[in-house]
Amino acid sequence: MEIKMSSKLIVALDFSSADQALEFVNPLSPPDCKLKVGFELFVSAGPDLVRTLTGKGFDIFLDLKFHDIPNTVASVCKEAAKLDVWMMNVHASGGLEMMYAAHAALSELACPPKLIAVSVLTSMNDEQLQETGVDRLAKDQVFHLAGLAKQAGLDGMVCSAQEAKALRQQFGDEFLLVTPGIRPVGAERGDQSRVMTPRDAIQEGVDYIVVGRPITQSSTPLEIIRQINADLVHQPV
Ligand SMILES: O=C(O)c1cc(=O)[nH]c(=O)n1[C@@H]1O[C@H](COP(=O)(O)O)[C@@H](O)[C@H]1O
Repeated sequence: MEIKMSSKLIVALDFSSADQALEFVNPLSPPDCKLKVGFELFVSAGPDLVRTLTGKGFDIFLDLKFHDIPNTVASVCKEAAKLDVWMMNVHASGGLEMMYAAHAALSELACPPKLIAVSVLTSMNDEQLQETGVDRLAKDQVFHLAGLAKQAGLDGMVCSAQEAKALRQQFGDEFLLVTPGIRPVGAERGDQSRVMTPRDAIQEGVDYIVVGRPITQSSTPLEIIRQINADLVHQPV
């Protein structure tokens, strides 16, 4: 009997309507991947679509990158948790107090979702980060923000796979590393700067990879998902 393990792949459902998203999801089953619902789909399809996807048994990463005053973020995290999502995120640059408040709000729940912090967006390179007034290399800023997220009690970070090894060494095996900016060999980089292939990312010790356009804009998305899953499990010893 084949035992299907849960995949380390999170597919970013960056579609503009529920119909498009469901057409994409229909041939999939939960062991194939987890699903990420971000701004575009949430603004167009709302909480109902999230309920539909969780009803199909998928683990949902609600990627709304909350970033506001602590009280507002704590309240919205509690509301979002009512959707029974597996994971949600806040921006670490919202600060320690904001992350404490978000964590405290979710800790009151019987079955809280995982809460992770976005660090430096994977689209940004060192120059773009410095333009915002942060006088550090991206990898150093990610490290700094990860320290704050850990201190606030969060479950992990969204970072690039390029930072994963150092974060793993410093923050341990329990600290989840979720990495967008993943590009299979030969895929278009698009607006992503700090990129890595799925296989290399897993070797660097990440827990989950996030892949959007290389799958969703492909004419053969199922094949790409299967190929990535094969890459993720067949690691050299
Ligand atoms: O929080 C995220 O998911 C996220 C953080 C980040 O630093 N970079 C990043 O690309 N993402 C998201 O990950 C997905 C990447 O999509 P692709 O670039 O199409 O693979 C998008 O939905 C982004 O919104």
